[in-house]
Amino acid sequence: MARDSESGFPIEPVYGPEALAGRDPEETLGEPGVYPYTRGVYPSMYTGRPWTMRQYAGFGTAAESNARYRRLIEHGTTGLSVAFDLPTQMGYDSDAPLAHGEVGKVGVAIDSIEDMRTLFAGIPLDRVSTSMTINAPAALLLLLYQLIGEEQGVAARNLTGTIQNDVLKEYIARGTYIFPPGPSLRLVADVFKYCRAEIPRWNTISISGYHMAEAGASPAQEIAFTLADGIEYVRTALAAGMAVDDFAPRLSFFFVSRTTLLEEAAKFRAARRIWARVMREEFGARDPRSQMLRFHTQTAGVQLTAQQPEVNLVRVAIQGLAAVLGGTQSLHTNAFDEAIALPTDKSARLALRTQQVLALETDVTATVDPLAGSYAVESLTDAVEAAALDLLRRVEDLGGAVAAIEQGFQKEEIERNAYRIAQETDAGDRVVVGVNRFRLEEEEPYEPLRVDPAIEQQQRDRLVKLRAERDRTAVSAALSALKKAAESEAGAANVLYPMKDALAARATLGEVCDALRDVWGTYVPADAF
Ligand SMILES: CC(C)(COP(=O)(O)OP(=O)(O)OC[C@H]1O[C@@H](n2cnc3c(N)ncnc32)[C@H](O)[C@@H]1OP(=O)(O)O)[C@@H](O)C(=O)NCCC(=O)NCCSC(=O)CCC(=O)O
Repeated sequence: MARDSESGFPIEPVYGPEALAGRDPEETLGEPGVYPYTRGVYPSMYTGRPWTMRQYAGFGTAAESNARYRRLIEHGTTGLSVAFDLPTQMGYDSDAPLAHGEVGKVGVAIDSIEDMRTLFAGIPLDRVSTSMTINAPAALLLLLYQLIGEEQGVAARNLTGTIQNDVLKEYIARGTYIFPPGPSLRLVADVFKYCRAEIPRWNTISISGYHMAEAGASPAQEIAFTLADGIEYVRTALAAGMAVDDFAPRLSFFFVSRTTLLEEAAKFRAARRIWARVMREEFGARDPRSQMLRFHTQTAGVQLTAQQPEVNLVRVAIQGLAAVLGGTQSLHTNAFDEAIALPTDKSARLALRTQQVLALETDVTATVDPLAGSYAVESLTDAVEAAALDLLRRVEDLGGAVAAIEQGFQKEEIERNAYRIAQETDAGDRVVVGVNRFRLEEEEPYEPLRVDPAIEQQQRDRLVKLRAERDRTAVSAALSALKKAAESEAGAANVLYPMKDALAARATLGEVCDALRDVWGTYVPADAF
C-alpha cells in the first residue's frame, strides 16, 4: 500500500526503471554545477569544499555571545550565525518599555555600535563569514557589521556573510515585521543596491522557508511559498531599476531538513530546478550564478522532543544527512536540548560534532550527489516539484506573494497542514518516538541553561552611558537626514547611506527604527485569524 509523503502525494512501495523512462536527463538532471542544477550548484560540490558548518548562536550580552562564538570556532565551526534577541529584531532598545523581560532571551541584545564591537572582538571579519538572522532592521545590522569591519581594517569588498532580510516570510510565519510591505520592500531594494556598490560579496537576503515549515508547512508548501517570495523580491529589484544579473547572484535561500530523508533530499533538488528555470525563463537571467539556488539548512526544531531529549541526537543526525544529500551550502544542526531551553556549551558542541561526523567519517562527501538516478529519489523529486509548481501557480493567480499574503492564503494553507499533522500525531498514526510510542514512565532530570535576568539592567546602564557620552547634535542631525531619505520616493535616495552615518554617530538601533517608524508607519496584519 502506498504511504503518503509529507507533501501529500503517495510514495509507492517500489519504484523501478519506468520512473526514469521518457525523461530527458539533460533537461531534468544535467551535470552537477550545470543548469538546471538538480545535482547541485557546484561541479565538485563537497569534494571541492565541504558545506559551511554554521551553528546559529547568541544569547545574553554581546560579551557572552562573543565567548560562545570563539568556543565554536575553537571546536571547528567554519561560519558564524548570530541570533538576536526579540527587542533587537523588532527595532527596540533594551531600555524600551516593550523590551522588558525579553532582553538577551532568544539571542544577543544589540543596541548600538558599542555592543557590535564587543560581539566581534577578536574575530577576524576578513576570514570568517557571518550570517545574521535579522529582518526588519537587517540594513542596520549590516551597516554596523561594515563599521566594525572598517575598525578592524577590513575593506567592505572583502566582507562575506548573509543577512536574513526576508520580511515577507515574517508576515506569513515569523512575526518580527515592523513596517508595512511597501516600505519594507523598498528597504530590501535599497540593500540590494547598496551591497552591489559597497559590499559585493555579501548575500543580501536569505529567503526562508524554515519558519513556514516550523509553523506546519509541508515540504511542497515550504519551497513553493519561499520561491514565490523570491519571485516577489526579484520583481521589486527590477522595478527599482536593477538588472537581474546585478543582484540575483547574491540571493540566497534557507530551508528546513526533516527526518523524512528521501523526500527532503528530493525537495532540495526540486527547489533548485524550479528556481533555475524561473530565473532563466521568466526573468531572462544570463549569469549562471543568478540561476543557482544556494541555500542554508537548519534541522527541524519542531521535530525535537522534550521527552527523552537524547533521542534528538539521532533525529538531528538523520536530518543533517538529508540536507547534505540534498546539496546544502551551509548547515546548522540543532542541539538535542533545544526543545527544552537554549543549548548548553556541551550540547552545542555535540551538535557541531554531528556535522563533523557527517563530513569526515561518512562517505557521502566522497562523490557528488550520490542519490542521482535513484528510481525513488528522482520520482520523489518530480512529485515534490509538481506539487510546488501547483502552489506557485495558485499564488500567481492571487496576484503574487504580497497579494496572497494580504489575502491570508499562505498562512491558511500552512495552518491547515499543521492541523493535519497535529491530528495524525494525536491519533498515533504519525509516530513520534518517546512521545506517542515508547514512552518512559518517568523522564530523567535535566538541568537547562538559563539566561541571567540581570542582563537587562546591564544593557540599560550601557545605554545611559552611551547617551551621556555621544555628540547629541550629531546624532539628531544624522537621524533627520535619514528621515529625509526615507520620505523620498523609493529609488530616489538610498536610506542605507544616512543610516550608516547615524549608526557611526552612535545612534541606537531603537532610535534609527523609530525614525523610520515615524515616516513609514508600522504594519497591522489583516484580522483573518
Ligand atoms: C549562500 C549561503 C547559503 C552559504 O554561503 P557560504 O559562504 O557558507 O557558502 P558558499 O557560498 O557555498 O561557499 C563559500 C565560497 O566558496 C565557494 N565554493 C563553495 N563550494 C565550492 C565548490 N565545490 N567549488 C568551488 N567553489 C566553491 C563559493 O562559490 C563561495 O565563494 P564566493 O563567496 O566567492 O561566491 C549563505 O547565504 C549562508 O551562509 N546562509 C546562512 C544563513 C543562516 O545561517 N541562517 C540562520 C538562520 S537561523 C533562523 O532563522 C531560525 C530560527 C529563528 O527563527 O530565529
